[in-house]
Amino acid sequence: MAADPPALPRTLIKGHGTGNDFLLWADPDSAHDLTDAQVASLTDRHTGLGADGVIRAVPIAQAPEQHMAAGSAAGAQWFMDYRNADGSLAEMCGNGIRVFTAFLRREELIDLPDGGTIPVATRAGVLQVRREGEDYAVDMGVWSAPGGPEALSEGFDVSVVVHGLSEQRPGLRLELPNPHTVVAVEAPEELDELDLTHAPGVDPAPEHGTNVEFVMPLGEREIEEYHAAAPDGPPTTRRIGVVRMRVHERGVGETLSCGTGACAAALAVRTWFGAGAPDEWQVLVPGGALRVRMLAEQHVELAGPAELVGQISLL
Ligand SMILES: N[C@@H](CCC[C@H](N)C(=O)O)C(=O)O
Repeated sequence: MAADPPALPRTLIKGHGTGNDFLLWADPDSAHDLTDAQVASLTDRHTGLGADGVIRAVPIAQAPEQHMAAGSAAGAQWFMDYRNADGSLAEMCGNGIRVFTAFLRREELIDLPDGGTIPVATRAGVLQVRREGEDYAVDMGVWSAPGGPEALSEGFDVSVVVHGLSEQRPGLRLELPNPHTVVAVEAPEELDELDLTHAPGVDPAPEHGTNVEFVMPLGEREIEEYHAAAPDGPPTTRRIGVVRMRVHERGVGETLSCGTGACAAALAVRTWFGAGAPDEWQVLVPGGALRVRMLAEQHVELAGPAELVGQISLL
């Protein structure tokens, strides 16, 4: 006889990062590890509460075995159990981890002063999250290209087909470590006209599926920065790249934003740009703007807002 599904949590918090929205709950005794069907029914936008994904906060001592040891060794108190809207597991969620940290603060489950950093255990390993006022910046760990150096020097390793583009386009696969395929469009109208109501076709099809980002590089801008130590002094200027992006997420559909996708978009455009490309990028998504910065040793940092909008009691 099939086991009964776990009880639903009584109270959930709704939050979003640049429009990528989540339902979150704390699960101190790991009593609410929901089935795929329960997640899909909670996230349904008509018959449920509606969200792109769910995030369960699990104390590190209750985390799945493979994450418990690494999390404890790194001093992480909490494991982020992220699931897509259809209930499937993903390795990481870049918007989710910022919203998760804001949630832990709101519930007083962590103490994180402005400028402070905490380790968070995820399926992608333990990641460091820094608070910047009400924004958060995350060292997303090491990125990789499954197609290897050859794909990076060619700039693509798959073909992608989607309604709204006249022909198949080359795409570049990147892992953050969840799978992404980044495709360039030629004009802003082309980006606006894409039909992302169905998953784009990727050939050859990645074994574990893929998120697909369509990007329109917008060039470079100079930004001025004033310094707290010398507020009346001249600002320093630095160059950033700017890119627009739309995304179809694995296990969800089109979303207003994807944090790991923004990192993949910046990395792909930087690869196509070649030598002299900026190390910092602003990624404009339908739900807002994210910042992506290249760090040493093939790490990338994602920064942006995290907003908690309400508390929901289930009937
Ligand atoms: N929205 C997320 C990515 C969520 C996981 C993705 N759908 C997958 O299956 O890999 C983000 O902000 O990174």
